[in-house]
Amino acid sequence: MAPSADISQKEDNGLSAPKPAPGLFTIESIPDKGKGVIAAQDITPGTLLISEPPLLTTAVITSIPTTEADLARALKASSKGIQRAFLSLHNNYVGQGTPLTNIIRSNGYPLGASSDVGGVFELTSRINHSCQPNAYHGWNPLLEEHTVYAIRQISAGEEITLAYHYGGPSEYRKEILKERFGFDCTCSICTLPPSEQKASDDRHVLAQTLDAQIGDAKTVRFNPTKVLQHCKALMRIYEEEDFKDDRLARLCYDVFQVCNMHSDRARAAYWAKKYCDAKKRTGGKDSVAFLEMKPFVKKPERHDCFGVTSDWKSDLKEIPKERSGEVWEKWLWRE
Ligand SMILES: C[S@@+](CC[C@H](N)C(=O)[O-])C[C@H]1O[C@@H](n2cnc3c(N)ncnc32)[C@H](O)[C@@H]1O
Repeated sequence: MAPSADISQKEDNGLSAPKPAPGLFTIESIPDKGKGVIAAQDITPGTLLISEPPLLTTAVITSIPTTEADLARALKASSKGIQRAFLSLHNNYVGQGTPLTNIIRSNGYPLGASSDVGGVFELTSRINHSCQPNAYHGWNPLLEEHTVYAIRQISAGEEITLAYHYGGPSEYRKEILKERFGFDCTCSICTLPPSEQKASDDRHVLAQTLDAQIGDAKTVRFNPTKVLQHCKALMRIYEEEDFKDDRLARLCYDVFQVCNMHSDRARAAYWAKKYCDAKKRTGGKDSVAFLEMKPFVKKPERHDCFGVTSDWKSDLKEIPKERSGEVWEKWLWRE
């Protein structure tokens, strides 16, 4: 079940889509989880695991009442291989009629964060959930493929996981996962000993509060020092909880914006680079997010958010050479 190793060329935008190395994983039955994806070798963070087009998308649906018939028509027009792969996918709603719709409901991912079109995938749709996942996935509109990247070191024999739902304390996450996906989460951070569970839950709750405060436009404009303190506190939580998913990239972007708004080119450039590194790890260097942000690593002042005030004016030359220790930390967070 491993993907092939060739390089495919997208004719319309000229982008070369690197394909995952062969033999990275196998699809296997896992007790109490149905099928799942198991690493067949040690995998390093940033490794492309999967890049694949959808088997079928909801774009074929013309109206709600005709959903099942529309899917049946589209499936019939597909190759035998696609039909087999689609029909073998997990169905969470067995016996509830509309089997094709139910397969979509059980396995679908949106084709882009704000897209109302969903797709099901031969490999990605086999990946089970963990609240502390070791992989990250997303739709790449430039490649017209769904990609999955390793975001942590994964050992041979370890299950490859994605997060179906993020945030909040364990009880809340479990409730959502049960309701939407029909399983009881037994991931590493939902089965901690009680005192560690409480500490982890408290961090998740605080993370949500800080995230909301960081997004407050008025504070960003008039009290950016406070926003940076919140960003620093949130970064500490992400480190303690070992979050490696897109929340980290978003936080880097938030710090970039705060610094850039107040003309701090040095720190803005640093955080633009951190954002690019995080996006490269979760979506590759051919992801839209990485490509769009890359120019601002060298020229943050070209970004729309630059220079609302010149209160923190700085130059790229001011980034310290030594990037660890107390002096660096104080510089980084403007303390
Ligand atoms: C997209 S499918 C994942 C692949 C699926 N296990 C299969 O057999 O093809 C989603 C379903 O897998 C199962 N699942 C996913 N993560 C799980 C987990 N951590 N524990 C138990 N079941 C899980 C649930 O039934 C869920 O609705």
